[in-house]
Amino acid sequence: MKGQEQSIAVVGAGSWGTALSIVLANNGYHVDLYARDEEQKRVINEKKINKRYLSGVELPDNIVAHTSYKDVLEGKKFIILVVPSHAMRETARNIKPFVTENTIVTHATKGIELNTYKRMSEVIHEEIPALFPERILVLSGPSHAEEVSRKMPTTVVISGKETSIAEEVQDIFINNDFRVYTNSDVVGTEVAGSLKNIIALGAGLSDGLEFGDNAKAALITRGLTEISRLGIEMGANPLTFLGLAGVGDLVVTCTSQHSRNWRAGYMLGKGKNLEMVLEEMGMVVEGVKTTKAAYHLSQQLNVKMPITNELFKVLFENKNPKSAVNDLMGRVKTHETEWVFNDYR
Ligand SMILES: NC(=O)C1=CN([C@@H]2O[C@H](COP(=O)(O)OP(=O)(O)OC[C@H]3O[C@@H](n4cnc5c(N)ncnc54)[C@H](O)[C@@H]3O)[C@@H](O)[C@H]2O)C=CC1
Ligand SMILES: O=C(CO)COP(=O)(O)O
Repeated sequence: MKGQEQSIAVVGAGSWGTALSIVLANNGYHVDLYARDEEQKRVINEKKINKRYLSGVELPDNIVAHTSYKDVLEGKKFIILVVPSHAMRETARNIKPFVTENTIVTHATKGIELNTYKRMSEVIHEEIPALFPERILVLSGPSHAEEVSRKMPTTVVISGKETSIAEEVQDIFINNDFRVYTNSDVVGTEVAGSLKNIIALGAGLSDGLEFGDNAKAALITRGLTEISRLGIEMGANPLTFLGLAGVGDLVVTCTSQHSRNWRAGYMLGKGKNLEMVLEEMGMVVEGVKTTKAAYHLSQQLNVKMPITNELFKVLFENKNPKSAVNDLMGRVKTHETEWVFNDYR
């Protein structure tokens, strides 16, 4: 056990915020967890479960839920933000009064802000300009809450501009079940973690349509190509897309039935409409909004993203998924690695 003396703030008591709280609590930290409603706070504190978001998992006693930001954040060096991307700006505003020059903010959100197309670290920095960019980090990688909370072996990456700060965050999370790497490519880590959700929606859709394993492998591989193209254009290190936040998360999200994005795609493939699917999920499906953001970004930056393009039409323009597949397969012939040689537009 380590860190007996320290308390850590986690904002967002959904499945991922709760799972990360369990990791920290198992590492010996006291965790103050921000929950949005009194009932959720009561259930977490009294019954030691988070029934709605992480059922079947017992919470350690050193996780305490609160509904007041002050109780969660005051005096904390480490703040972990785990809210859906659409709530990040509001959350950053709410935490701002408690941020000091000593604070390190790490987010674990996988999404891009809808109307601004900003990455989450950009949103946080915009709302809290006094916080230096090297004190804003991102945790990402192949890590379903359902498995992490049950101590199943998992690897993730903490990305931050300054290695010594990333290592401080690495130290609070790492243990023998949860192996944490560092890297310094915040742009690549955020882009990879967000855009894989688009491809996972596509993989679920493909499975729902019973298109088979070849189709899914194609989606994963060509999906990685278009994610990398956009990421490189946004300033990412290409190698990040071959790492945990890239290939790692893409594979797990496209192949695991834990994935909300895969499940949402699957239901779409089975003929349900988007509204019904989102209502049935009851948890955040980041890939839907990210498809919109990436579609517009790809147009703005003149980057070819054929899978994202077709998924955008299926989700928002009522295009029949089978026609989308036909259109993808029937495009003009091309070289596989054309984009690697700087001709990736
Ligand atoms: N569930 C998972 O296995 C993983 C999720 N993520 C990412 O973590 C982020 C959060 O996802 P989940 O925890 O799974 O979502 P969830 O749907 O399980 O829970 C979302 C939580 O955020 C809270 N919330 C919503 N708006 C809020 C606001 N304005 N202020 C404070 N709290 C607010 C909700 O009350 C709820 O507790 C997403 O970006 C997701 O992509 C990343 C890795 C794994
Ligand atoms: O990012 C995740 C696993 O790494 C979780 O993906 P979903 O949001 O699709 O469940």
